Amino acid sequence: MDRKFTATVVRATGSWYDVLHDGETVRCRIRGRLRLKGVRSTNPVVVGDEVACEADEGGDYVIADILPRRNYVIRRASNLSKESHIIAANVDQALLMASLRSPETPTEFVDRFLVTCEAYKVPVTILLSKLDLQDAEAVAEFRAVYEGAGYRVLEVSVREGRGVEEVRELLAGRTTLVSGNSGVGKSTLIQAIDPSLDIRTGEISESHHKGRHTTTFSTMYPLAGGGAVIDTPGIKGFGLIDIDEAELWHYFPEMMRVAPACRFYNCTHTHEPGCAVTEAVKAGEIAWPRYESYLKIRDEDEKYRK
Ligand SMILES: Nc1nc2c(ncn2[C@@H]2O[C@H](COP(=O)(O)OP(=O)(O)OP(=O)(O)O)[C@@H](O)[C@H]2O)c(=O)[nH]1
Ligand SMILES: [Zn+2]
Repeated sequence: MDRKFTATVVRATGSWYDVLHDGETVRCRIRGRLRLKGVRSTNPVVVGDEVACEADEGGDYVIADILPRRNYVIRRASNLSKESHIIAANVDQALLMASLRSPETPTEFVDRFLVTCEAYKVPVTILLSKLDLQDAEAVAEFRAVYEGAGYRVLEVSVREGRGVEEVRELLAGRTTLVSGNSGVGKSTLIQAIDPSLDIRTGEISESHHKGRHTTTFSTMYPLAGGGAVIDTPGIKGFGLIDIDEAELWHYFPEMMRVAPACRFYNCTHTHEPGCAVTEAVKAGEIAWPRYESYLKIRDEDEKYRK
């Protein structure tokens, strides 16, 4: 390994980082001053980052600098925090995994994630997981809401081998962030996409009786067919950050489509006369659960603003 090289961060734990350079993985720490760069972020270096590394006097590798990010996906570190947590950087697309039950993904989680992808211009596909456990009517309803908004919705059951090939095609040759709440089946799906990977999933290990494994660090896995996936730990909430209240509706594509017809240019789409958005909701052209999410996010996030 050279003394200085650039590499891609493939695993980030906060205290050490694995970076990939020329097919070789090197464990690094980060140079202290880099922490200051991301003042408002709990994690200065994230999976997907392109970094400049060098060997220090002792022969250990350190990340000395982060190259400019093409994009990133970010959330509020915790509910009342002003700090942010960057989930991944330099991604081509996101795959939002959601399950209608076992476990249920809250609608608000889905909508907050979608808003973030819109705001940071990351193309996103929704993937309904564990189809073998779902109620067909609930699935149809979900599809109607999100396809109506303009999103692509895939259905997958790894247990039954349904939909896996479609996801494999979607991921080929691209860097994809896979996100979703804990237990929706992220690790299981990635393992099914590329069986040559060694990802530990939530199956209880019979021989070791160690209990359920949960993903604790974000990790990027290069795929055999080209491209890479970033498996992230399941997250409970998805707080928005750096999104202005007045701009929130820009990130609901179905609201963006009708809002030019609102009477007032600064319409908030809540109470104004001549609001094309509320009209579309009444007419059933915008799904009520999506509009409800808009109102809820507006209300809740107001509390957290400076
Ligand atoms: N019935 C059913 N179970 C599934 C399916 N996919 C995954 N599971 C199970 O769901 C549980 C959780 O799967 P994981 O892949 O660990 O979920 P995860 O989203 O990576 O979870 P975290 O690491 O906690 O974020 C495991 O017991 C899997 O076997 C599926 O298609 N059908
Ligand atoms: Zn309006």
